[in-house]
Amino acid sequence: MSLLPIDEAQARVLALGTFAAHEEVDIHDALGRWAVKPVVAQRTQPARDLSAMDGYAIRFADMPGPWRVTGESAAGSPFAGRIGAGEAVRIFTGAAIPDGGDTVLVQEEATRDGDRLLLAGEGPPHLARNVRRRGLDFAEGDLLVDAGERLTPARLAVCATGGVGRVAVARPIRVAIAATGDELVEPGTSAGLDALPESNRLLLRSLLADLPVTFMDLGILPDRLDVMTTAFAKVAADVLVTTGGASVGDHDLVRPALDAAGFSLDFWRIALRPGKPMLAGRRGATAVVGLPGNPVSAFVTALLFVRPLVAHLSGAADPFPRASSAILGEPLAANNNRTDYLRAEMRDGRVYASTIQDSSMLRTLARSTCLVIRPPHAPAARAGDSAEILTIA
Ligand SMILES: Nc1nc2c(c(=O)[nH]1)N[C@H]1C(S)=C(S)[C@@H](COP(=O)(O)OP(=O)(O)OC[C@H]3O[C@@H](n4cnc5c(N)ncnc54)[C@H](O)[C@@H]3O)O[C@H]1N2
Ligand code: MOO
Repeated sequence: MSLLPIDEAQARVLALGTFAAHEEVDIHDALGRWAVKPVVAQRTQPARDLSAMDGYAIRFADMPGPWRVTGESAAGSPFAGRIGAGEAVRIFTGAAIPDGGDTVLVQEEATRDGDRLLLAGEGPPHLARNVRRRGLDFAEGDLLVDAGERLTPARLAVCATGGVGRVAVARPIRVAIAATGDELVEPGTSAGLDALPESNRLLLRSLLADLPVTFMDLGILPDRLDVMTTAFAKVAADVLVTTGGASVGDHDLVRPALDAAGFSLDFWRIALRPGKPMLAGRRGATAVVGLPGNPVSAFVTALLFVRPLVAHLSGAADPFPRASSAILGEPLAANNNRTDYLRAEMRDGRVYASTIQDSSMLRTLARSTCLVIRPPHAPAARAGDSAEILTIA
């Protein structure tokens, strides 16, 4: 059986989606969304030379004083006059440097008696000390956030400072989620020996919670072709995510149900552990990603495929999770043909994979802080070797 390599499967999943229409939103509602157009500064920051400290605006040429204090400049209330020879103006952080002034003497290095000001320390060592020059941060017309970049807290703050009140983003991505399996019951309800509390919908919603999505919950679908087909046929969403029923058993009906509901399959089964039986396809503008039922497999495939797809449709230029490198704390065996994502913990700067890597084990996943990525056919690794990891907690 030939299995699709991960990077190829990821590219194909992104290609199955249809981009969402754009909308303009207030910057207060834009956290976590992606800019779909470059955001350009509408003003220069600072708009004029400002003081970086509380103290006295002076002319550097007049060092080491003394000075005569002729007025005050506060943030938002500039001094109207000019600083002449031997003159100083009381100034506060963020206030405009008055005309004629060029340097700020901090108040800790000055003593004042009425309008008489004396140096009481070393004073500013050079011209323009403690002055923030006009345009130090950015100038009108500068790029603040590029198209495809995420609107993080700091980027929203720079938009605000740049005089930008609204940004163009993709409208929220509509994600429909269905769990499948006769054994599944809603969490928190009493379960007999043959019932299993359903956890994948909560897992998925939580994994997508920081993305711009609206959810449609299709609930728990029984392993019945007619019920699944009816449910899938009705879906009006950008992305349909199913979990379970993706493998080869007699009760694994997601593929035939999607087919009967009008979806065409793009691929099924990939070179990934856990997550091999994943499938993907589309119907019109709706992409479908069918995740395996095992919770850890659902977690890994959601991280590698569903989150990136949603981010991509939201306008992300770089939608994939970013790997970093870590030092192995113990040896690892050689890998076979599937990329492996091992549940692991970071301790004292070294990474340790759990001894049992069973894709049903949620407690192991819940204790893990990262996944160690083992590429196909990776040779055995020793303690001290470096490995790629994905941080998950
Ligand atoms: N003969 C073969 N059997 C299996 C193969 C194979 O290649 N040949 N692949 C195995 C792999 S790998 C995986 S992964 C699983 C995934 O199969 P399914 O996607 O069909 O998942 P289910 O059979 O429906 O469920 C698997 C497991 O997970 C539990 N589950 C399912 N949904 C949920 C949920 N929403 N919340 C919590 N737990 C869930 C379910 O009860 C099962 O225990 O197939 C292997 N078999
Ligand atoms: O690949 Mo399955 O996804 O082992 O668990």
